[in-house]
Amino acid sequence: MEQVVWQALNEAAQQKVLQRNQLVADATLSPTVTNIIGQVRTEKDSALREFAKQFDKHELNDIVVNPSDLQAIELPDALVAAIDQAIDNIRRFHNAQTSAPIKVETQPGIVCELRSEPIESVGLYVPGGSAPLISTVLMLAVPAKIAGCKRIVLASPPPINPAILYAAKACAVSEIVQVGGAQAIAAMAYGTESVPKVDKIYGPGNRYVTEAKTQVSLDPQGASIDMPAGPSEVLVIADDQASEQFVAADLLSQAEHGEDSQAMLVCLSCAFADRVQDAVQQQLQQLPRAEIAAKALASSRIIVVEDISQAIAVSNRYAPEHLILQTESNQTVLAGIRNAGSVFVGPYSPESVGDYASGTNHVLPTYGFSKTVSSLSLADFQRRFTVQTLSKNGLMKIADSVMTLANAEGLNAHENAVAVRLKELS
Ligand SMILES: NC(=O)c1ccc[n+]([C@@H]2O[C@H](COP(=O)([O-])OP(=O)(O)OC[C@H]3O[C@@H](n4cnc5c(N)ncnc54)[C@H](O)[C@@H]3O)[C@@H](O)[C@H]2O)c1
Ligand SMILES: N[C@H](CO)Cc1c[nH]c[nH+]1
Ligand SMILES: [Zn+2]
Repeated sequence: MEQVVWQALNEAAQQKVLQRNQLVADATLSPTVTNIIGQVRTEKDSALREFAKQFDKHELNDIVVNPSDLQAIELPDALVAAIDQAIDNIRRFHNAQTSAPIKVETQPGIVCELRSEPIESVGLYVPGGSAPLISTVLMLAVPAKIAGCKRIVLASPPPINPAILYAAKACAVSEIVQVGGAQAIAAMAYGTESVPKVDKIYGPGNRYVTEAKTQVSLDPQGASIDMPAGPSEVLVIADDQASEQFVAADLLSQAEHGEDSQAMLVCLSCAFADRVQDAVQQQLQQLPRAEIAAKALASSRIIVVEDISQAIAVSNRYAPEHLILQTESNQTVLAGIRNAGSVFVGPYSPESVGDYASGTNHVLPTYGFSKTVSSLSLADFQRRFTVQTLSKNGLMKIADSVMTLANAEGLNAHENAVAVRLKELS
C-alpha cells in the first residue's frame, strides 16, 4: 500500500491520494456498456445467451429458474442457520424503519398528508462474478418484502450458486433469472421474452453493472435505480493504540472483493503505519484470494495525519462506503463524521458483520457518493406521495396568497382556478 504523510502533500497531491481506483475511469467502459444494452434491447433473450457464453463461459438453456428446482436444494445445516440468523436481524432492523403516514392540518381547513406505497415491480441484482454474494439476496429481498413489493425479480450470473437460490426461496422472491452483468440490468430495465421489465433496479455490482444501472436510469423508458453501489471500499481511522492485526484484517476484507476495490487507512504515526503494512503482508499470504487482494492494495493507501481532527477531515473528504473507527475516542470521532455509507465503531465491530448479519444493509454508495446518497433502506422500496384536502374555509384562508403568487409568476390560469371557486362561494 502506498504510504504518504498528508501534511507533506500540496492540494493537488492530496486530491490524487484520495482518488478512486483508475479502473473506474476506463474510457472504454461507457461505450462497451451502451453496446451491451443496445444488443439486449434488440435481440433480447438471444443476446442474453450470447453474453452468457462470452462473459460467464456458460451455455444458457433456461434463463428463468424453474421453481421446482428450488425445492431440491440442500445446504449444510450451519449455512442454513447462518442465513436464518442474518434474515432475522435484517428483518428486525428494516421492520423498524416502517413509518406511519403523516397528517398535518397546516391551517384550519387545510389538511396535508404524506403517504407511501410499495414500488410494484422491483429487480434485484445479486453479484456472482467473482464470489456468489448470498448475503446480497437478503439485503435486497428482505426490505422489498417488508415494503410490500408485488413482483420481485432476482438476477444473478449463471450458473447461480445453490445458496443464492436457497436464500431467494427463503425470502419469497417471485422470479429468478440467470443473467449477470450489464446485460442483466438491460434485461430488467427493458424486458426480454424471459425477463420481465421492472420499475426499479437495486443492488451492487462491478463497474459494468454500475455503469449499466446509471445508463438505464437516464432513459425515461428504462428503469429507476437505487444508487451507484460499485466496487467495495473501506476507510479505517486508527490511532496508535489500535490492533494492527485487526486493522490489517479489515483492510483485506474489502480488498479481496475485486481488483478495483480500495482500502484506505488514516492513522497518526509512521510507526503504526509500518506495523499495519507488515500485518497486511503477513495476513495476505494466508488468503486464498491473495492475488485479487494484492491488486486492490496496489491502488490503496495509508495516510499519516497530524491528529484526529485531520483524520476526520480526510475521511469526510474521501466519503467512504464503509468507515471503521479504531481509536480511543470513537464517539468523539463519530460525532465529526459527515460522509460515510456505514460506520463500524470499536475493535469488535469488523466490517464483515455489516456485510452479513448485524442487521444493517450492506448495499451502500461508493465512489464518494456517500456525501449525498444514503445506505439502502426500506424507504427505497416505497414511493412517497402527498395528499391535500381543503374545506371551503381552508381555501378562503389561502386564496389571496395563492392568487398573488400566481399573478406574480404571470400564471393567470393558476390564479383563475382559485378565483372561480371564490366566485361560487361568495
Ligand atoms: N457497494 C456495495 O454496496 C457493494 C455490495 C456488495 C458487493 N459490491 C461489489 O460488487 C462487485 C461484484 O462484482 P463481480 O465482478 O464479482 O460480480 P458481478 O455479478 O457484479 O459481475 C459479473 C458480471 O460482469 C460482467 N463482466 C465481466 N467482465 C466483463 C467485461 N470485460 N465486459 C463486460 N462485462 C463483463 C459479466 O457479465 C459477469 O456476469 C464487487 O466489486 C464488490 O466489491 C458492492
Ligand atoms: N462488502 C460488500 C459491500 O461493499 C458486501 C459483501 C457481501 N459479501 C461480503 N461483502
Ligand atoms: Zn464485503
